Amino acid sequence: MKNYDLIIVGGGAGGLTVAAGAASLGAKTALIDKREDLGGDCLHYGCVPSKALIEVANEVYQARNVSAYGVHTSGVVDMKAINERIKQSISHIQEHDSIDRFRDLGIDVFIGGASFQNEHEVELVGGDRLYGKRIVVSTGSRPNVPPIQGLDQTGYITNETVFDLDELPKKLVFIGGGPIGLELAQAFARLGSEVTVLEAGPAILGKEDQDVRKKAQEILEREMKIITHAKVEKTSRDEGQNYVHYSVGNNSHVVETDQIFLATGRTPNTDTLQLEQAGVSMDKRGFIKVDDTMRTSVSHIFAVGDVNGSYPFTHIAGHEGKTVVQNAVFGLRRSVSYENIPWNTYLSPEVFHLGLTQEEAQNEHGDVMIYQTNLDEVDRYVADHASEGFLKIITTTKGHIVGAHAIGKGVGDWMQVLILAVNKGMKVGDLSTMIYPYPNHTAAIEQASNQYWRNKLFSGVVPKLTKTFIRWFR
Ligand SMILES: Cc1cc2nc3c(=O)[nH]c(=O)nc-3n(C[C@H](O)[C@H](O)[C@H](O)COP(=O)(O)OP(=O)(O)OC[C@H]3O[C@@H](n4cnc5c(N)ncnc54)[C@H](O)[C@@H]3O)c2cc1C
Ligand SMILES: NC(=O)c1ccc[n+]([C@@H]2O[C@H](COP(=O)([O-])OP(=O)(O)OC[C@H]3O[C@@H](n4cnc5c(N)ncnc54)[C@H](O)[C@@H]3O)[C@@H](O)[C@H]2O)c1
Repeated sequence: MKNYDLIIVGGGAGGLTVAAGAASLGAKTALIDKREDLGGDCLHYGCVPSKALIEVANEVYQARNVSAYGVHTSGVVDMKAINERIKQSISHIQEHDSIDRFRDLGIDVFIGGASFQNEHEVELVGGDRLYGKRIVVSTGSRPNVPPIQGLDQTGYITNETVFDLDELPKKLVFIGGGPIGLELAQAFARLGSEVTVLEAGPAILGKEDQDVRKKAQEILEREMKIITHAKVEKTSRDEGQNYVHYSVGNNSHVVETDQIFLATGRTPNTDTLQLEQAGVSMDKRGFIKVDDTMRTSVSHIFAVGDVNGSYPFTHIAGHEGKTVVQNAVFGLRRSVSYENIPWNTYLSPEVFHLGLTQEEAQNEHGDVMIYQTNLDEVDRYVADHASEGFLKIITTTKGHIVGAHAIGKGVGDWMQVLILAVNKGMKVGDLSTMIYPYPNHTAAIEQASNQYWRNKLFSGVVPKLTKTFIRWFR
């Protein structure tokens, strides 16, 4: 049996971060993945193909919307060509995540599913066993399939199969109005499908600030039908056509569709790991329980990424992975902080989220200050004819930023300024002291933060004092 300082099970965003970090620090490292093409969900079925598809869809949408300037377009999209372009993006990035690259770092890479035999031994498909002084589980998640009657007859697609569709579905129903459902729903709507989103909850994008959710729904409803409070009762098939039966309150409805896309959250990939043989505790849904150092109930076994049920994002898997490198290689007890977590949802317009929503901030801090700019007050957005949306910065009464949210074209890029500000402990007023080249989109931040000084200088005691000073200073 081979012995390692560290074994990593799962070579996606989290696992690869840990593997590269541990090996470069000199730990004898083994990496196991059931697939030969490392990179995990983000690369193969998630972030990369979805963003590649979204980009094509936006190009098609823009091309179809230039008739006002005398240019007319027509035609149906060629899904095979689109899928080919998506595959090109994946294979380009795949080179960076290739087995050879990790072997060159000195890591032993094993391909095949792994399972725990006890708290130090992992068995590979084929029966070989590896011994790990410490072990990291980073096996990610897969689509949650709710127990909806009829899915076995109608079939369904998920993020694992959607990038293989040969033809554009004429009609497409998305069950679930979270980021996966909505990003892809909008992409298909822009490619030409007639899209309906059925969301069980009271609102789409349930984790977003209330004002952002409302604005997003108002904008998206121009391109697709969105039904909230929708209880999907069953699906059925008749004469080659699929139907989704749902109710809202006491009213029953049926929607006809070619394909049914399930975007109803995630299930952790823990069912074949035999974690019970290692004594690792999981919650009711199978997510591995960890403390803030990413240690499981067995202190030399760690879990990072989607599998621990924290925040299912690539950058969070990486963030957790970096901390685990220090804890697993040097035995430290560094903890992962989930304060001020950012994410961006790649809709048109984009939705940016940092830290607390207004409701959360009010619950946590009581009185809060809101500095908001509507994008129609930002010259560049007006010039672009893309002035729908807003930016909202939430601070304590002392000006400490506790949340920032935006909806608008390209906000995910320039709102990075807020992430830097929060990380450097800057207050909202500090954002107004920088120079913003005119006319850029980031001026939205300048305008929102100027309000801080305006409030300070033009109300309260300051204006009274300055008037007195000016009178005195002759
Ligand atoms: C459609 C979609 C769009 C997304 N878009 C974004 C986005 O824009 N931004 C963002 O931050 N996040 C996005 N995400 C989320 C992101 O993909 C995940 O959070 C991220 O991939 C999690 O990384 P991970 O390391 O936990 O798991 P993964 O990257 O999935 O890696 C898990 C690895 O474990 C392997 N594995 C599983 N079981 C076993 C086993 N028994 N033995 C050995 N190996 C095993 C798998 O083969 C895989 O390689 C998106 C997800 C989806 C589905
Ligand atoms: N841009 C990004 O960063 C990005 C993009 C896509 C996905 N992701 C990550 O992937 C995770 C998973 O995304 P997701 O959208 O699948 O999950 P989610 O949990 O965020 O949203 C699922 C939605 O489906 C609804 N739902 C669940 N069961 C339902 C049912 N039976 N009928 C109708 N609606 C139902 C839920 O109420 C919820 O609104 C996200 O939380 C996010 O972290 C990130």
